[in-house]
Amino acid sequence: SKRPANHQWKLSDFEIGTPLGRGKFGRVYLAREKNTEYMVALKMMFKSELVKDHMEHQVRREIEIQTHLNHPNILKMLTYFWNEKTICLILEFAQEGELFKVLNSQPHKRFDEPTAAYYLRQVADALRYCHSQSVIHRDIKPENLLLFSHHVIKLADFGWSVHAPSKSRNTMCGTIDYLPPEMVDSQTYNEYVDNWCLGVLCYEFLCGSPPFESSEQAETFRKIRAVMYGFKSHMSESSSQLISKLLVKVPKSRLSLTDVIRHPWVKTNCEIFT
Ligand SMILES: COc1ccc(C(=O)Nc2ccccc2)cc1NC(=O)CCSCc1cnc2[nH]ccc2c1
Repeated sequence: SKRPANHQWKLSDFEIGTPLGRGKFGRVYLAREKNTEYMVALKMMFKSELVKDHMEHQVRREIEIQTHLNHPNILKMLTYFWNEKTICLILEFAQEGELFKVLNSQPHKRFDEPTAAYYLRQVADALRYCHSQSVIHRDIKPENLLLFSHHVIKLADFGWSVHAPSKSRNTMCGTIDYLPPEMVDSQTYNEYVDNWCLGVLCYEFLCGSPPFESSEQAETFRKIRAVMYGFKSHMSESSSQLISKLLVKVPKSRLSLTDVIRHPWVKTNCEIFT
């Protein structure tokens, strides 16, 4: 291509297309790089917004993390640049879109077991990689997963931007359904929160709603603290057994990510899938 390797990217290198989503700090657009016609997601954030919320250090830290994460199931930040008013992140574009929309468009708003297992294994892989890079709390939930072709899932991690009210659960601080007991109680968390969230995610993939969902927030917290949930009749014994090994109150007693990937339900269903 005509560009030198050390080319300084700028907004005019891209043709801006349709909006893909909105965050608290900015908007995401479909964009096309003019030379290669490569499609990307361009996330434009306003410095004024970031400074007002003292987020500038956060952006630096986040960009530092994102540029060092390299895994097939983690959305890549391809580059970033800024000018006096805005910071732009150039991110991979997921042509199949946000997973929570795909989930909600399924016949019973749930995935069949092979699909659920194939998606779960990819998320477990991404989390295992994050933990190996001592990055935790990747905030996994269907809203933060993007779907590519061939059923490839990537952890999109919508950064610190808070979603504008959207069809997905628009509780004011994002969904509480994925919070583990230790975060409901004492706000401390370690990498085992991700194992809990994986159990909630697997349940939601198979049932169409999260295990502790209730009409009242207080009721949801009560159920989470008591690990009180039930399996649906259509769920296989093997999938229920995996979920029951992840939704465990004591963080260190939760099934490890490696054992999730090795679990018979995951292995059997992924064989069918691949
Ligand atoms: C690696 O990813 C990211 C890295 C950083 C940030 C971020 O905002 N960081 C931040 C912001 C402010 C303060 C501090 C830190 C966000 C993302 N990722 C997304 O935002 C995903 C949706 S944009 C992509 C995308 C692609 N493909 C699609 N297909 C359909 C929709 C769609 C949407």
